[in-house]
Amino acid sequence: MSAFSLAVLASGRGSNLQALLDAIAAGTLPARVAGVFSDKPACGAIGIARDRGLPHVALRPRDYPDRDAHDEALFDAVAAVQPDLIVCAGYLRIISERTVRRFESRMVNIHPSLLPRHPGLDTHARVLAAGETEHGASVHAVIPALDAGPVLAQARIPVLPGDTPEALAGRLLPREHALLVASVALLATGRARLGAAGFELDGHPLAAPLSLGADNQLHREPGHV
Ligand SMILES: Nc1nc2c(c(=O)[nH]1)N[C@@H](CN(C=O)c1ccc(C(=O)N[C@@H](CCC(=O)O)C(=O)O)cc1)CN2
Ligand SMILES: NCC(=O)N[C@@H]1O[C@H](COP(=O)([O-])[O-])[C@@H](O)[C@H]1O
Repeated sequence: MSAFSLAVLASGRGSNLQALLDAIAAGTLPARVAGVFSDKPACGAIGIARDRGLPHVALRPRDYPDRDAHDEALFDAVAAVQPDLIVCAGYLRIISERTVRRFESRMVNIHPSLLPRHPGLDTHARVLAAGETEHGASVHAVIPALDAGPVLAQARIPVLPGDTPEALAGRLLPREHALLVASVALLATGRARLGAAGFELDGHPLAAPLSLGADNQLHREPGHV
């Protein structure tokens, strides 16, 4: 049986992609990366794919008449690798409703905030501006509404006195990597499933997001069976 296949979408340096590749190489993630896709041909994630000999497609939005046309072209390339799961790992485009519906229940995103707080961009600065004492990351299902899909798992970090957005982002990133790997592993093994009603874990509806422990494993929140 072929390994659980991932299509990874990214717009940036690709450290989350690298974390997935490292976990696959270490044998802790039973999956394979079938392709890397981007809106930015020169981004780090495409460089990683090229250097690793992975299939990759990068299409610039400015080469298309509108968002739908760009989405359709890029996600036709995604569909061609027949992924079991699409992972948005720093993909900085809002995906059209038509495309989200095309891959219903097969697309997740890692977002640098404790959703539902702070959907969108610039989350680290927004957490500081709000005077919050806790920050984190969320792995959630992609639905047409931005960063509003059901959440599978979250990782939390404290906000420290004097934190800058850059310091906060730097402390959060390794926790994002562990969160993404553990979340994708649950989906790859079939322990977690995403359906129209949200996530199920071990055959039961997930009542609350799982929490990433210091052991880099995902745990149910206390009080939630
Ligand atoms: N329909 C959806 N598309 C995407 C989702 C989602 O939940 N539903 N998650 C995002 C990832 N994301 C935050 O995690 C995010 C990506 C992009 C933007 C955004 O405002 N993009 C702008 C362009 C910004 C830029 O180019 O710098 C845009 O598309 O106009 C916000 C949040 C992936 N897509
Ligand atoms: N709204 C989406 C968003 O901001 N995603 C964030 O982009 C970064 C990508 O880093 P990477 O390219 O090193 O994986 C990650 O921090 C991810 O949470």
